[in-house]
Amino acid sequence: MKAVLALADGRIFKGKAFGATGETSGEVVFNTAMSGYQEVLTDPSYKGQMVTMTYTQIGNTGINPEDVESGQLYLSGFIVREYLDCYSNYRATMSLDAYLKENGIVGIQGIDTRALTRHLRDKGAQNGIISTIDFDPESLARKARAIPSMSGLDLATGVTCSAPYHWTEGLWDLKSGYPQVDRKDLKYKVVAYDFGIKLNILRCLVSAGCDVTVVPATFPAESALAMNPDGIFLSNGPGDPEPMKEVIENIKKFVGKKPIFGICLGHQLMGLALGGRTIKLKFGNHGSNLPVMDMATRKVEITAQNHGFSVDILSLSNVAGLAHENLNDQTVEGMAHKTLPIFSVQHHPEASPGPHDSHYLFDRFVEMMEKHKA
Ligand SMILES: NC(=O)CC[C@H](N)C(=O)O
Repeated sequence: MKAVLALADGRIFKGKAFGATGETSGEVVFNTAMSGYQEVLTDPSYKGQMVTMTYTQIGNTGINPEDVESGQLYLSGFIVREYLDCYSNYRATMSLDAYLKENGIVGIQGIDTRALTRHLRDKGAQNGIISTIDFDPESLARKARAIPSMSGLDLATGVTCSAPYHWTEGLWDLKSGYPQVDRKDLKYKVVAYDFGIKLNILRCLVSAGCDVTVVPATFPAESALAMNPDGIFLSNGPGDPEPMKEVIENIKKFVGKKPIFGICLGHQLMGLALGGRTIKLKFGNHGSNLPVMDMATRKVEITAQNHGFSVDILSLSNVAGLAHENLNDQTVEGMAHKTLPIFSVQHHPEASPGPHDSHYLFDRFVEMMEKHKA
């Protein structure tokens, strides 16, 4: 079946349908990871976006019930060069095509994803539409232009959990799978704000020794402080951090009271709560192969990333310093408060998918809580 991808600037890519059929729209971004499409599909931070994989063959490891980063698929469309229906993996239980169909996600395959990626790099990320029912270029471009811009959209409060809960699952092990950890064995009480939290972040926190209580995005700081936690964690999530005023005001109430660690959207919200500003990048960074320098040790780590916004570190010059930098585009990859136990990163130390180079950051959070306790 025919499918078409139309960008808001009028560029058209003709391909074949895969996954669900119909029409879908969102901001078109590209992801440079060579593997891990299932984690990408289930990452809540992709809400409102259509993801192009730059790796050319997608589908060959199928889908399994374990490699999910949330309970559902949040992205609005999936774009690949070549979809492979014949999958092979000992854990696989279904094909990618069947998975997308089952979850109502419209995909397109057989398009020149390199040309699309170069176009997005030159012109910037932009809205687009995938259709298997309308093939009229003008009508499609008109519809794509009518989609609201990602800037100004608060999407995180729409994907958060509805009530607090405890998380006790640790990191995956090749022999035994995901372990359940007894809360008695977890030393550090952490309140984790869920703005669309990836499950592997929760597993990393548990494996680092944290007794995690996950709370909704707008859970009052007063109630969180009443739990007497050792630290506060701010999660990743979709959309623009800037309109999340209530959340930002809430975060301010933890500053100076508790150690705080933020990842991605959590890092951006931390920057705003400290009085800084965030900016929208031209096309952002999405992938599992992005070099970052830890400014304190000058060590380079290869990281997983998925963001379209960034913290303007100059807007925080009196409060926080640059702690990590992206070596490709020099974006702010991490910051550390000058006097308080607060740090955050733009990249994803939990990987999933991606290398584990930045995993040490969870231990850094634990060390911070230990010191603060003492
Ligand atoms: N992965 C994330 O948390 C993404 C943060 C934010 N939505 C961005 O695009 O920059």
